[in-house]
Amino acid sequence: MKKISIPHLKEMKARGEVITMITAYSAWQARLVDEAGAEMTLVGDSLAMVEKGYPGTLPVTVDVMVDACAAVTRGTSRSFVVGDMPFLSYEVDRAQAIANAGRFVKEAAVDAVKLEGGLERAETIRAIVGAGMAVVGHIGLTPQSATLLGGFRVQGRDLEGARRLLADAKAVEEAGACALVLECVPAPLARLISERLTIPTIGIGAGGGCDGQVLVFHDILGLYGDFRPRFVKRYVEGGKILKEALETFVDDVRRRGFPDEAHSFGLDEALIEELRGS
Ligand SMILES: Nc1nc(=O)c2c([nH]1)NC[C@@H]1CN(c3ccc(C(=O)N[C@@H](CCC(=O)O)C(=O)O)cc3)CN21
Ligand SMILES: CC(C)C(=O)C(=O)O
Ligand SMILES: [Mg+2]
Repeated sequence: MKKISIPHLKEMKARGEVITMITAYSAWQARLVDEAGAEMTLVGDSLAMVEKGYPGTLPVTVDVMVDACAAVTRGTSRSFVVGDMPFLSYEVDRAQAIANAGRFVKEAAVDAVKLEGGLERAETIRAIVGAGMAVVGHIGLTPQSATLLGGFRVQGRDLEGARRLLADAKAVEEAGACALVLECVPAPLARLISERLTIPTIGIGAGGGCDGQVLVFHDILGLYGDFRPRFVKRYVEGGKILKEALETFVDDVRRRGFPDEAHSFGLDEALIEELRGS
């Protein structure tokens, strides 16, 4: 299968074909996402929460994200892989942003990096693109600055906030981003933003008017406890099913039902008798 490219994603938007993005944090997860046919795979900094047990995304480092991205690209053949740049890896100055984006590209072979922010991040996006790397933007609910937003809340609900998001979207596009994630934005506003941009928008909690949709792997599969915000749809109770299998194994071992002969290696009877005798 041919690798998905930026022109391919733009053509999908132009043709009105919806783009699917799913997160992955390891090679086996990436393989499932790729084989399921998602055009884009996001190595989200949500890794901090769903894989590392932190309550938020801030603690994850560039080293950890680059390592996860490298595993994901090894497990991917067709999907366009995007690596999330962690908190404070691109805000300090442009040189550091370019150097850190470069680590994702050189050490993990991602197709693009993603960073959070609108107008205030436009020059950084321009600098990374200027250095020859593809960038995906992310506006609306930006979890890395959730403290300033007053928590995990829907953004752009009043006229001023909605105007700001439209301006942010335009600024990210003009800075050279190849796609834009819209997180927790009212559906009619996300639709308007999507109409006003030529680059594809990928929504999470942003309604059906976006050019694409993204959800976290663990949320789709029911693998992240009882985290169920409004925008999440669970397609399988994965955690429950997997736990039942593990419980059956524990039970099998306890009652000495495992391992049986079929799962053990034999030895010639005479040989073992000889051993016993000596
Ligand atoms: N497992 C997981 N799934 C995600 O979608 C996700 C992460 N982790 N980690 C990083 C961010 C954080 N995200 C979140 C987390 C919580 C809400 C939340 O509680 N939203 C409320 C909105 C309340 C409102 O303003 O009306 C909701 O009920 O949806 C939203 C996005 C999305 N991302
Ligand atoms: C929720 C998506 C867009 C993300 O940024 C992440 O998984 O970290
Ligand atoms: Mg993220």
